[in-house]
Amino acid sequence: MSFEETAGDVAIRVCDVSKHFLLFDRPQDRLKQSIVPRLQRLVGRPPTRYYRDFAALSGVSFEVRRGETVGIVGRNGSGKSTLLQVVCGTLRPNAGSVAVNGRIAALLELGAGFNPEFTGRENVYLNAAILGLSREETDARFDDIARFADIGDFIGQPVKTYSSGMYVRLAFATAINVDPDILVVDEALSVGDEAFQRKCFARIEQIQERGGTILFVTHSAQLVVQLCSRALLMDRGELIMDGKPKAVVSNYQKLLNLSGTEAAVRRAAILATKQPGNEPYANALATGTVGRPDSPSAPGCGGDSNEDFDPCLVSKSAVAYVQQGASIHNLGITTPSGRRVNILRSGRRYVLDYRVDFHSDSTDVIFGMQVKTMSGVVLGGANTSHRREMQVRRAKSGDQLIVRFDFQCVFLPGVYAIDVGALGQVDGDVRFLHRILDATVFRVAPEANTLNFGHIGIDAKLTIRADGASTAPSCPTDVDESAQGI
Ligand SMILES: Nc1ncnc2c1ncn2[C@@H]1O[C@H](COP(=O)(O)OP(=O)(O)OP(=O)(O)O)[C@@H](O)[C@H]1O
Repeated sequence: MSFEETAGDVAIRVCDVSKHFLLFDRPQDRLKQSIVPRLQRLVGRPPTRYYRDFAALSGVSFEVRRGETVGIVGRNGSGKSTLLQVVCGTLRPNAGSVAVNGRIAALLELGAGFNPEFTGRENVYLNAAILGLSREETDARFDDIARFADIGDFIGQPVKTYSSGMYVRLAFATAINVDPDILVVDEALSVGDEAFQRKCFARIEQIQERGGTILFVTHSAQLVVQLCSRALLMDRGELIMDGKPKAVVSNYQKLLNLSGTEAAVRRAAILATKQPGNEPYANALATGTVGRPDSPSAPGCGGDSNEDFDPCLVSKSAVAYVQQGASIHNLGITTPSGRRVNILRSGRRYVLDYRVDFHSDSTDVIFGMQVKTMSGVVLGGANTSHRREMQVRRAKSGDQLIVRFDFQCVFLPGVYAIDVGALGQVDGDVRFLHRILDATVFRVAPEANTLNFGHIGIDAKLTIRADGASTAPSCPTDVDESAQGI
């Protein structure tokens, strides 16, 4: 019996799949490899190898059930795209098997599936035919596809003249308008502009609602938590974790911040959770109680994505200005009860504090902090320049002061940097006594069921009511964001 007949509710079955690539150090080695070993065999000599064997995937197994949305995360080069290509049949595995139950539409790397010489229109027909649609079926959907892609007259131009954004628009429009049973997407969404991305998410939700299966690769932790029912963590060609999006994303983010040995230790700890009989360890890893520096079995870095301290999440771009009268030390973020954290929850209050050691007599000292995105956009901050009563009139050389900013984490999931500084007068000159850019970083943990997007939470509360005589809407009303714990 075929896989389709026996699959039941399994949409994708990947069984012990391995994929190897031959790596040649020099172009001429590829040529040598195709000639020399054959000749050597002919004369009865052992063949020379001119390549290195590289395992992009090793023994990967998992199943995706119908209706599941599964996100694949992992560091660069961990094998995510190779895995998707094997699932879609564009790459043949060296070992293992892949079975797919249903019509699969794929958005793999840019360009895959499109002939650059053909027009957009011709490519739509070509792709739809590959996905099993007849000409008449494609005729019936073409206007929807063209409207969704929204690339105007370019639909009649060869796709080699398209920008990468236009390319993705047309590829996505085609893939999702052929009503696939399974949609496979490789980061393609990040290329379109924001309006197009929203349109795509709306369509993805439609596919989810009608029971479609989605497998996608992304580097966005938020997207995984928001869209997926399950997530897979790939590392060095192996599937090292398969579980709830939050737990998987949390381990992925920790791996990202780790260097070689620490990453290997953390990886081993994650892999250990896959061994049968290791459930307590698996639970601890998922909830973040494994891996704290003071834990005897600490794999280096720990904490869950909800509110914790990840010792590996450190600023790699700190710039300390020359000290001109003071120095800033011991900067950190704590909860109101004094617990050190760098993984924060949106909507909660925290304390940023630091110690200022004065090396010169200073007057009218102002303290400040500001929060920035990792690309340097200042989102907000606080300083005492307009609060004379909070300024330090006079500090003597040798004085030490602790500065505390009690603030609300209005930031949405992502990683942010903090600048701090102290400004004052020394010998009649106003100057930065000390200033540190990107002094520390923190991460805001991903949240499910949120209305918010962007960097700042606007504490939105949504109410939808039927307008007068019209019928009641079918969506839930009075969605109270605060009740969902932003
Ligand atoms: N055709 C190929 N020939 C040789 N090596 C390849 C080939 N395709 C992929 N690889 C290697 O296989 C490994 C996995 O690549 P893959 O693109 O699947 O990783 P990825 O997790 O999708 O990475 P990224 O997040 O950077 O897109 C990488 O080391 C890559 O260099």
